[in-house]
Amino acid sequence: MPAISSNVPEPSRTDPAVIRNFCIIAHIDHGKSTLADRMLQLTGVVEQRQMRAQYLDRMDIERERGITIKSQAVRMPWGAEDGTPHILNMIDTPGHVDFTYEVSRSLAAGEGCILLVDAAQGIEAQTLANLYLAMENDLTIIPVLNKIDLPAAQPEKFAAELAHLVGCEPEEVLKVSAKTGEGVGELLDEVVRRIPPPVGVADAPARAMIFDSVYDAYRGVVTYVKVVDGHLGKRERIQMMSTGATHELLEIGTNSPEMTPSDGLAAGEVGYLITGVKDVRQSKVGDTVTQQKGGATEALGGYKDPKPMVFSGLYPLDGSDYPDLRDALDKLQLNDAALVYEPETSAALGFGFRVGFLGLLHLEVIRERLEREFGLDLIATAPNVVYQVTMEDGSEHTVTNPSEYPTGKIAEVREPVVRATLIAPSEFIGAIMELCQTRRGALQGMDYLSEERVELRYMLPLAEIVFDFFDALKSKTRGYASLDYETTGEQAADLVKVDILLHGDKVDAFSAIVHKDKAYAYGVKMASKLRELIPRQQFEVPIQAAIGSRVIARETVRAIRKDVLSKCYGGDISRKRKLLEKQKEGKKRMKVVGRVEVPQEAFIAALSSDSDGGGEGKGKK
Ligand SMILES: Nc1nc2c(ncn2[C@@H]2O[C@H](COP(=O)(O)OP(=O)(O)OP(=O)(O)O)[C@@H](O)[C@H]2O)c(=O)[nH]1
Repeated sequence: MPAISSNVPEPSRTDPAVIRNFCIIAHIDHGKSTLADRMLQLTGVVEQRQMRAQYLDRMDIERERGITIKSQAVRMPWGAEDGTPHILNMIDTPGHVDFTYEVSRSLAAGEGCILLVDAAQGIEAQTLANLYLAMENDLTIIPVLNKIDLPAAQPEKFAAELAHLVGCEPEEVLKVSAKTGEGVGELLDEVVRRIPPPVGVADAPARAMIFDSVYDAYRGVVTYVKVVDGHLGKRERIQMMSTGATHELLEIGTNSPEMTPSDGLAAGEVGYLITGVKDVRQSKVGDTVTQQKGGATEALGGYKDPKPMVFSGLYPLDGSDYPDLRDALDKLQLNDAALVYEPETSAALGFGFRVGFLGLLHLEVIRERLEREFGLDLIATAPNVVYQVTMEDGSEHTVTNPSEYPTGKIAEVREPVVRATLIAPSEFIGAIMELCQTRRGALQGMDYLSEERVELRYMLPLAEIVFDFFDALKSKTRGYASLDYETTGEQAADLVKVDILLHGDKVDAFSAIVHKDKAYAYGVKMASKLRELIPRQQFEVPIQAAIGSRVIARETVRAIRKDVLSKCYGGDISRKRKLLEKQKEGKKRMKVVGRVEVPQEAFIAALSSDSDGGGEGKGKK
């Protein structure tokens, strides 16, 4: 039985040899928050009576106060079996597939990780992808099965699966119940035993890696760092190495679990910094912090600027909400360095913004926050990826909006590709392969995790995932498959731009860049959809889909003469006036494309129904 840790005094001068930095990799609902709570309780950081469910995950308070006060790293004292006081730093990883880079930085802040898997479910694709990231970072991995108290738990079966993945013996897989606390003390002992202490040069110029930065309405940006070399002290002037910007350290300290200011952080330690900056883009994840005077000359490796991969046009349903939408985006950007946007106008949808996201889930989260927290009603255009176009004259174009696709002689178009990991029961292999095939996927490898579960690895164009991929995967595998992906680069592809024309005028919101083989299907589908949605006009309206000047599909809305007064024979002038007023009202909501009047609802319906709208990120597991 481990020593009762709350009685263990913390060492006064932190010797890196007693520090253990780790994070927990787990799939949603596998019990990460519950385990973290149990650890806080067991190490005495949170007293039993203060203990409230899910201390780390304080979303309620966040919501109430409208600020983010998540603990990205918590320091816990732990007396190992021999009684030596140790310091355990538990680092939170964002559980969000689009933030692979952020995950990789929080992993890089530690020397080890706990791979936590539900003993009744087994490992999921997202966890597997993060496990690979941990392996790439050379972390020590402690495989742990949780929820062994559940009657449905199959610890033996899944221990074999985890052992196979991690490359250890099934007996080395720990078994815990975060709920009852069984095995959690032993797990902390194993953290001390198996995970190596941090190595750094104590007397070198300071180098600290930023693994998270969070905006707090009261305190400005709180930056979480791991000090790799040297020492950062209170009131010191620091420098961000990627930009050269300097700031004064207003406060430095650790979380246990509340923010606790200290005199400084030494090599191996994990904690937070406050400099008073108001925007997370001034404190970038992956950047290296050093002293302004006599600081380090070489940054720690691995810094990357966040790069938006998926773009979508966001428009307020009610045009007068445009300033509110701009304010809301400004606010969200304070806490989200990856969010980019610029104003855009569309003939069909009015004034809005073209917004860049890290991926589909990021898009989904932002859209939901805009609607829920800021009360905005939005219409989003179909998400598209970023294309690189090389013209025959050698000029290069980056296309984030299909309606800005260059005209002229194109030599090559390149699109982003992702490395996707799928896990499913083996009976669905055929269905998954078929789906990936139709999405231009290339199989990279396949492994049996156990007799009945298989992992498939595919290279897929990102553009093929941003449409209804998740939904298709779920329905083909009855919800059993899980998926994760990371972008890996780009490839040349046979892509064309399809325009939709109403009475000869392009409707910008419907232009799409699609693979040549799918252009015809897209054109036919959009044209027939619009034919149903567009009301008859006083003249015939052709709806065409075209690649350049070549029409590939055509539908027609037949003409009528809409006479609202036709029913009003007799001389009731007031009734006539009423009808004419009503017709005028209706016209206000009409958008005019060339000569054609289209109700805005028709555009919205065409954009958001079935597979052409956003929202495919939902249900991703
Ligand atoms: N029976 C049992 N249930 C558990 C155990 N650990 C967690 N749970 C339950 O599993 C559910 C998910 O646990 P969380 O700790 O919220 O899981 P999480 O991975 O943090 O989930 P997110 O916060 O959504 O990412 C909760 O209902 C917990 O009460 C366990 O050891 N045994």
